[in-house]
Amino acid sequence: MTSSIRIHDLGTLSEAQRLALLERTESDLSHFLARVPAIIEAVRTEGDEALARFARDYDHAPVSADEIAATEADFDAAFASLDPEMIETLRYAADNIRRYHQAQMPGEMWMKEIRPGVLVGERFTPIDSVALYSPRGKGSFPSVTLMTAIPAVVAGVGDVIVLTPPGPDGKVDPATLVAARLSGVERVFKAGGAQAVAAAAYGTATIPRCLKIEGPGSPWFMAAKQVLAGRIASRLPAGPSESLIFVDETSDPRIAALDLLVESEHGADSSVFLVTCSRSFAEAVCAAVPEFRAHMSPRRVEFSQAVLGGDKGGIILAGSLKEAYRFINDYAPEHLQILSKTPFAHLSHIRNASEILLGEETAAAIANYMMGPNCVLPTSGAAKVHSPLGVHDFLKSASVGHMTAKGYAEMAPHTHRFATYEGFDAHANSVSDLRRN
Ligand SMILES: NC(=O)c1ccc[n+]([C@@H]2O[C@H](COP(=O)([O-])OP(=O)(O)OC[C@H]3O[C@@H](n4cnc5c(N)ncnc54)[C@H](O)[C@@H]3O)[C@@H](O)[C@H]2O)c1
Ligand SMILES: N[C@H](CO)Cc1c[nH]c[nH+]1
Ligand SMILES: [Zn+2]
Repeated sequence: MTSSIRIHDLGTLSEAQRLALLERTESDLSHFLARVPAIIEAVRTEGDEALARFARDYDHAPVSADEIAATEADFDAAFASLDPEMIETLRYAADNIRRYHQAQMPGEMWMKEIRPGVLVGERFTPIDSVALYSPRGKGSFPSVTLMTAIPAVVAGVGDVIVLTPPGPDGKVDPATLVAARLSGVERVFKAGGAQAVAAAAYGTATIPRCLKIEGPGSPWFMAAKQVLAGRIASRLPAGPSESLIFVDETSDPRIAALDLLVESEHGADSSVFLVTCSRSFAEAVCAAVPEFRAHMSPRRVEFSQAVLGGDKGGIILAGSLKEAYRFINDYAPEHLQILSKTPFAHLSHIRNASEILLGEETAAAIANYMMGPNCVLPTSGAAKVHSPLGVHDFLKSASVGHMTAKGYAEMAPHTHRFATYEGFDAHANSVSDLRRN
């Protein structure tokens, strides 16, 4: 296995080649969209039996239809088996994530008097039921359980469930069970990918039907959310992890190399680029990578090499800062690191990124696990229009209004005129003299 990292020199690329660098693996879900309807139909008609069969087929997990729910004994065993220091770390991370999301919570209601006697505002209430997905294909993600469950609980959702694929022992990952409990979630079920979305959308004998599903996942999970969009709500397109690492002349190439490797080890479907204006910096990063890869498992090196040596990763050589900012904004990354000693100088140039980490101490891995802000983030350029997962995903607002007689007296004649213009007689009558006579 070579450790070559591709350098893409923007100055030598055609516009079509530059645009190709903006593509992600999830841009084309057609393979998965063609296959998930059969999985969905099986779950709809066979329920838990289908979930057990798919667990055996896709997760290689010995699970029967009456074992879909994690039991109280599973939770006890998870707390007993997990290293107490790891439980402490989960508690510490949960505490930071909770503090962030509590700060993010809007007040229950706001009202403002926008005209004399006209009070308008918004009132927030939680969604009744949500399903949260924690992936487990290329590793387990108790961190995702914290990132999804804590904002749902802080928002006050009544019924929160976690869905996650079972492991080869037929069990839920112990740290995921502990993370669920520490977040305030009581119910965890064994279901992965498309079948998890179908179970939450239709309900099974074991899994309750939910109004919404959130969480990151493989293309199977993403495709099923698309197919079932009319049946179960979901806002966030959170697919394979991706990042851009932006550096300037004040950056340290060894730190850049370390952080470049971070999201590249998630899977061959990830996308990761370093963006620099300096060829010598690019070469210094390439030179540092083998030393750090020596501390990674062969499987993670293989993923990282597939990403950084392929056409969805490597180093972007920009001709100027302006060209670098343009690439970043066109790419709209999930994670953006500004590894500069003066990171705030660059911030105003960034419009599109789901998460912006400022400075060399703001390590990507710390943000992934425990800095506080949510790490379930829009991918594949969705940062151009979407925001990170947060308490707002688990709340809905109703607009509220209240008028006094003074407010009514001012607005009724205008409304009467408007309704008459549109030809709505009853609307017009309702604010005419008929109202009081
Ligand atoms: N954007 C974010 O916030 C964020 C956070 C964490 C992870 N991620 C990403 O989430 C993704 C998680 O994917 P993953 O694969 O690790 O876990 P996953 O749980 O999403 O995928 C595994 C599931 O895929 C399904 N599957 C696998 N092969 C199948 C087949 N042949 N037919 C039908 N279904 C099949 C199975 O149901 C299996 O349980 C990764 O790409 C990771 O980078 C993103
Ligand atoms: N990078 C992921 C979000 O894209 C979060 C994560 C969890 N564990 C490791 N990484
Ligand atoms: Zn990560």
